[in-house]
Amino acid sequence: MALEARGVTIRFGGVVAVNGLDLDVRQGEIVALIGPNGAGKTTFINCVSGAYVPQSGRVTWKGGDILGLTPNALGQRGVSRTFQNVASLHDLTVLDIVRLGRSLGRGRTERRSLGLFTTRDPLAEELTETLLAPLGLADARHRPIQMLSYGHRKAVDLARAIAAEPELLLLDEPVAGLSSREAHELADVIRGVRERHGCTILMVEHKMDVVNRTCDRIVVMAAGSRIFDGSSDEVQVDPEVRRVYLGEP
Ligand SMILES: Nc1ncnc2c1ncn2[C@@H]1O[C@H](COP(=O)(O)OP(=O)(O)OP(=O)(O)O)[C@@H](O)[C@H]1O
Repeated sequence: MALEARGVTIRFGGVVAVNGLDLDVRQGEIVALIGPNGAGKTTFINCVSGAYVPQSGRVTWKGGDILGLTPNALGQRGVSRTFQNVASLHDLTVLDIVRLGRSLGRGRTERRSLGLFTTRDPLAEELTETLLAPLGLADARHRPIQMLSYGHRKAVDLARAIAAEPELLLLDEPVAGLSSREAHELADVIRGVRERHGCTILMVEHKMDVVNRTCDRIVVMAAGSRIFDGSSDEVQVDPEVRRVYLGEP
């Protein structure tokens, strides 16, 4: 198993945000993590990406423990993430942000020796193009990020994460704030990233049409625990999922 979480538990005071969660993602798979608000999805992503250290449990990536690693150390292991709420990062431009992502990636030493941070970086420019062109932002590369809408800032955040050339990509609501058409475009971009770079992807997302379009498998969380693990066809008829989502008895 590429990503393996076992018994992950994290509490905030009296709230058990994640409760003994087991979750596996195979190499090259795209898995959606869905569930009602407050289910613990973002908290789990925060554990995998080092922002939180759970009270108990274990998370391994390709057999190595990754809990509590810094973003830098995770970047060196090929792990990259996006955020639910993206900061405006002052007056940095779109291309600056994508380059920032490159600077955390695995090939950074080699690129630094080529002087690619200070001058042209063809991959950063190509990514800006391939990710942002479908959203009508092809000409936005020199625009300050704070001038973009929330949804478009999230697309730039995705470009930043992909620019690190990750092997494991953790996405937290990547299409929130985008129109339906843009969300579908971005879903196709995410699948394209897997096809081109062979990444493994774990994605928190609420929009089921995007989940169905993008993901190979769905894991459902409720109240910190996993209540379902299976295909998009199965999830729609699962009684426990229907009870949690639709309030069915
Ligand atoms: N830093 C924190 N301090 C205190 N409580 C927290 C913290 N982070 C998360 N929680 C609590 O943990 C629980 C799970 O929150 P989390 O954000 O992980 O849910 P979620 O499934 O991602 O929800 P959403 O879909 O709304 O983003 C919630 O009760 C939340 O209030």
